[in-house]
Amino acid sequence: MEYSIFIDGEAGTTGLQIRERLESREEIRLIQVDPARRKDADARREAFAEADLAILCLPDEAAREAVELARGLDVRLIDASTAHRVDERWTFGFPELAADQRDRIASARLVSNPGCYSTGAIAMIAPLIAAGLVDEDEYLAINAVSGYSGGGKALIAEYEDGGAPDHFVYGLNQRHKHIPEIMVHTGLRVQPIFAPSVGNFAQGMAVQLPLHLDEQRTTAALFEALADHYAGQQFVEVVEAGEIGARIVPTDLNGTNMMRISVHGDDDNGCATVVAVLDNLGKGASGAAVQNLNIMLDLDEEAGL
Ligand SMILES: NC(=O)C1=CN([C@@H]2O[C@H](COP(=O)(O)OP(=O)(O)OC[C@H]3O[C@@H](n4cnc5c(N)ncnc54)[C@H](OP(=O)(O)O)[C@@H]3O)[C@@H](O)[C@H]2O)C=CC1
Ligand SMILES: CC(=O)N[C@@H](CCC(=O)OP(=O)(O)O)C(=O)O
Repeated sequence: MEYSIFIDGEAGTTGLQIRERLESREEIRLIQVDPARRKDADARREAFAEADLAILCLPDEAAREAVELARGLDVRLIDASTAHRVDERWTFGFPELAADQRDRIASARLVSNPGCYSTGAIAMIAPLIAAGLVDEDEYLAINAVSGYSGGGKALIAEYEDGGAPDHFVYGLNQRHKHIPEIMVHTGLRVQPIFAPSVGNFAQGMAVQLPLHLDEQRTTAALFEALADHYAGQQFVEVVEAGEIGARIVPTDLNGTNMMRISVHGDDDNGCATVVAVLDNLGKGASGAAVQNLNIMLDLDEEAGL
């Protein structure tokens, strides 16, 4: 069986990396739109009509327009943008989130790919709430550093031109676009303080969740809850702090679809940090989209990853 796939926005950062992961696969035929017509509505609607599945790698507004173009056509969609991540008509494309999530993705017509920071944040917080170790009303903070490709072609150009700083902190108005999806898909009722930043490296990210400890919430209890939740998963691993050492390196998983979670801290002084490391363009975007495509088309989930 061969599937026809259209990547809308394939000239962009996320789209190019999806293309690289799909182009040599024999069960997949990529639909080509003349590059000169890649923003032309008629050309894109023709591509949607021809496709079994399309992946939207576009800014939010263009992703909403793409959904309109595909309306009434027999095509399944994966949206890599923020546009539909808290829309109940769309299935959240994080297969490891809950026991039934993979099955829900497999049968869905519309799948929204999680954001890169949110993949790390949700991956840590949701299982800890389910285990009763974090409360839905708890005041949390999430700190993160991303490679500059997270900002797409515009931020990549700033860094490649040599004018961008080695590190900057942003999102200080607490209105970052990933906050709603983090709250909806973890069940948090109090908005977490989110402190993202960008470093002078192209890809990779570390997302940190600092937590105070008590008699029930120990470093061992946090580790066990996360290790239990992700037991048997191919793309999320929970690793003992001792195996990682004193430094967490955001670029460690670049080029892979893996996410690594670890718990660090000291029970005696009551302070810990849970950390997730992933490639913002791997498990944080393009890798996750290919994983979702594999699940939706009932192909080997690891194919191309
Ligand atoms: N970069 C990342 O780490 C991640 C990105 N995402 C999301 O993926 C989506 C794409 O981001 P990213 O790849 O970084 O962005 P880029 O800016 O690198 O790429 C976006 C692409 O979309 C094209 N485009 C814009 N408007 C239209 C339109 N109307 N019709 C067709 N094509 C259009 C752009 O064209 P042109 O080449 O002319 O600019 C560009 O090629 C965004 O929603 C982003 O938030 C999600 C997770 C991680
Ligand atoms: C470094 C950087 O600018 N990152 C982007 C998020 C990247 C991303 O993944 O955005 P979506 O997943 O929501 O599309 C930002 O902070 O807006």
